[in-house]
Amino acid sequence: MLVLQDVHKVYGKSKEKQVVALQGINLSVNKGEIFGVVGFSGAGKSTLIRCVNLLERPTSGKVLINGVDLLKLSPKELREQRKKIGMIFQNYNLLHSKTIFQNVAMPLTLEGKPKDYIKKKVTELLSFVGLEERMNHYPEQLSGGQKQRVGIARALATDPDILLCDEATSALDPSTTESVLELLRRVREEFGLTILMITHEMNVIRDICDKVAVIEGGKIVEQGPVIDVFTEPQTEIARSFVRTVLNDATPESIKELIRANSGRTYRIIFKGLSTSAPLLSDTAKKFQVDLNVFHGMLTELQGIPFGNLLVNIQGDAEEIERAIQYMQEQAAIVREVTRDAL
Ligand SMILES: Nc1ncnc2c1ncn2[C@@H]1O[C@H](COP(=O)(O)OP(=O)(O)OP(=O)(O)O)[C@@H](O)[C@H]1O
Repeated sequence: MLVLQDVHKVYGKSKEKQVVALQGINLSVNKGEIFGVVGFSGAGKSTLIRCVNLLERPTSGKVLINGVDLLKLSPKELREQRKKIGMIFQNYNLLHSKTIFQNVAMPLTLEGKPKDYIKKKVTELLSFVGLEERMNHYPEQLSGGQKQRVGIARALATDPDILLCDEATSALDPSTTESVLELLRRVREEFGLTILMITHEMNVIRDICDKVAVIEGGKIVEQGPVIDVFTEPQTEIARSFVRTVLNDATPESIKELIRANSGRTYRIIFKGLSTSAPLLSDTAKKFQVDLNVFHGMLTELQGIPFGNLLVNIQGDAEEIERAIQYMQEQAAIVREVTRDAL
């Protein structure tokens, strides 16, 4: 388990040149979880991830791995703990003068592991990432996706418990991104690794993460299970990230329609087993109300059906209230949309 407790990071010594990059970060990643941190440029993502393996030393706070505070370790103890933390980078950080085999072997060579052990381990890892046949090639002979696979194999060489991913797919095209994310899923499944990733791409969070934290100005402004943050973002910045992959903005023509209509308009959000059609038709059957879907989106998030609909409801005020209560009992979130908010 990885825990950050009240982590602060201030760059620069002199007061005038100080930059406060992290301001009291608290997060906790359970074993086997894939946890994403998303934020705009300059929000503090790289600083945060580099504080986990102390590539950057936090100014204050705790970095706990399985209960051990890394900031309290001696240099030798820290070196041992770091073997348990692998890292992959946006620009892969491969040594261009070394072959693929030598790149993956590097952490083991530095540890002084026996040659036979290194050969077996590196061959296994290259086979796991699908690059066994390229072991004698050099990084420049590989595509971006293949280089990242080498980066992943190298990160796994010391049998880490935790994998840190620093914008690992940001330099890749969408289909290569998808295949690298698929590989990371397999890493979690086969090695039981805990993964912490930073990204500015919300589609990466949607596709692979269990939980997400949104960082802004060095603070985590929102965090929770991915499905919750996608379906009910609490902050404007989280909403803007969600919108980059699930565009729920209401078109102007629909806004006009709502303004011109009588009755009341509600945003109905549902996730999980309920699907919209039975919910709406059941509600219409059970109560004396007319339901009219103005706009909406039905999709799936991590295998969970999710819908976000703008529905006009006409009828007697009391009957509308009862219909809404019924939908809420069916686990839907129902919120009235006022004309002013459009
Ligand atoms: N070594 C450094 N010295 C001084 N300031 C730094 C240093 N590294 C980062 N910063 C500053 O700290 C803040 C957070 O930067 P950081 O790189 O962690 O953000 P980020 O979210 O990763 O952004 P990006 O995606 O652009 O890398 C920024 O204001 C940045 O200028």
